[in-house]
Amino acid sequence: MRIDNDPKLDFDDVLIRPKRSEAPSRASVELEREYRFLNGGGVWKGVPIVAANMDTVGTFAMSEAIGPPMLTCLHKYYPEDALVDFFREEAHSDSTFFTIGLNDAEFDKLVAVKKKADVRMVCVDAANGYTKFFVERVKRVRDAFPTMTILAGNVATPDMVQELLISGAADVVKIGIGPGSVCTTRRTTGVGYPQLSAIIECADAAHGLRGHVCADGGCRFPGDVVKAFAAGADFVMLGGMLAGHDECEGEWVMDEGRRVALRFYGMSSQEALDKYAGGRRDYRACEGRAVSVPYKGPVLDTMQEVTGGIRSACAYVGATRLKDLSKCTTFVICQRPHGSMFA
Ligand SMILES: NC(=O)C1=CN([C@@H]2O[C@H](COP(=O)(O)OP(=O)(O)OC[C@H]3O[C@@H](n4cnc5c(N)ncnc54)[C@H](OP(=O)(O)O)[C@@H]3O)[C@@H](O)[C@H]2O)C=CC1
Ligand SMILES: Nc1nc2c(ncn2[C@@H]2O[C@H](COP(=O)(O)O)[C@@H](O)[C@H]2O)c(=O)[nH]1
Ligand SMILES: [K+]
Repeated sequence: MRIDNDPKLDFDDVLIRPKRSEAPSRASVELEREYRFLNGGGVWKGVPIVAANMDTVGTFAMSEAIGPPMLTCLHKYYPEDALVDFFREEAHSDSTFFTIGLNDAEFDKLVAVKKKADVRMVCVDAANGYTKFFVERVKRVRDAFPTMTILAGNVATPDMVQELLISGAADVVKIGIGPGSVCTTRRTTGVGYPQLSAIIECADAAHGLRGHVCADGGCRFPGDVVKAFAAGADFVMLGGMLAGHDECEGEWVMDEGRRVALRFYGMSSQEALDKYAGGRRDYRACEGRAVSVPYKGPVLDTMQEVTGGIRSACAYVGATRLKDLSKCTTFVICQRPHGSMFA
C-alpha cells in the first residue's frame, strides 16, 4: 500500500480567475472546435459537448435536437433496423456515436449496421476501462474499421489513457471513474479519482500523443462544463444535466396529462440491470442509483445555458475561442465555490 500525497481537485474545489480581456461581446466567442483524430484520421468540427449513452439520454431524438453541431452517444439498446435507418442520414452520421459494450453481440450488431449505413463514430463503453480485455476489444474495433473515430473508456489516469491510445488505437479516451450524478461506484468500491485532476492529468497525457479526451461525469451546472474544458477536456459528456427533457426516453411521471418528472437511473443500477441484464448476477453489486428528475422542457433551452456559460467564461478570461480557454485559465483553489444563501 502507498499514499499519494498530492492534493487532487474536483469541480467544487476551484474557480477560474478573471483576467483583463479584449472580448467585445460574448456573441463573438467561437465555440466550434476542429479535431483531427490520432488513429482513425477523421476530421470533426463542431461544439464538443456530448450526450451520454445512458438509455434515457442517448436517444435518437437527443441527437436530432443537439446535433450537429453537438454530439450524442446513442444508448446500445436500439434494434439493428432502427439504427440502420438512423445512420442512413448524413447529419446523423456526422454527429452520433454508435455505442457498444464488451460482448460479441454488440460488436456483431455494429458490423451489421455498418454494412448498410454510414457509421463513422463508435463509443466503446465499459464501467472499467482498465482491463486488458477492454483494450483488446477496442483494438478489435480498430482492426475491423481503420478509419472509424473511436471513443473509449472509462479510465481516470494517464497510464491507461496512453495504453488505450497506443495499444487500443482509440482516438478519444473517456475520463471519469465514479463522478457521475447517479453513480455509486465510489461508495460501493472505494475506487475513484477527483474529476478535475483526472481531466488535467489525462488531457496532458493524451495531448502529448496528439490524442484527445472526453470528460465524462460530474457536471451539475454550466460552470462545471466550463471548468472541464478549462482543465483541458477536448469533449465534455453530460448525463444528468440532459435528463428530464422532451428528447429523453423512459418512464415519465405524469400529472393531469403533463410530464412532471423522469425516472433517471445509472446504467449499473438495479433498474438498469433488471431491464437489460435479467437482474443482478449473484457475484456483483449495483454501482448506480435511480432518481426522479423534474421535467425541464426542450433540451435546447438547457444547451443555451451551457453554451452561454462557456461564452461568458471565455470573455472573463480573454479567450476569443473555446480552443483558447484552457491556456487562458488560472484555477484558484477555493472553499466556497457558490454563493449559497438562495441558490
Ligand atoms: N464511469 C463510471 O464510473 C461507471 C460507469 N458505468 C456505466 O454503467 C454501464 C453498466 O455497467 P456495469 O454493468 O457495471 O458494467 P459493464 O457493462 O461495463 O461490464 C462490462 C464487462 O466488464 C467486466 N468487468 C470486470 N471488472 C469490472 C468492474 N470492476 N466493473 C464492471 N465491470 C467489470 C464485466 O464482467 P463481470 O460482470 O463478469 O465482472 C462485464 O462483462 C457501463 O457500461 C457504464 O456506461 C458503470 C459503473 C461505473
Ligand atoms: N458508476 C456509475 N456510473 C454511471 C452509471 N451510469 C452512468 N454512469 C456514468 O455517468 C456518466 C454521466 O454522468 P453525469 O454526472 O453527467 O450524469 C455516464 O456517461 C457514465 O459514464 C452507473 O450506474 N454507475
Ligand atoms: K439538429
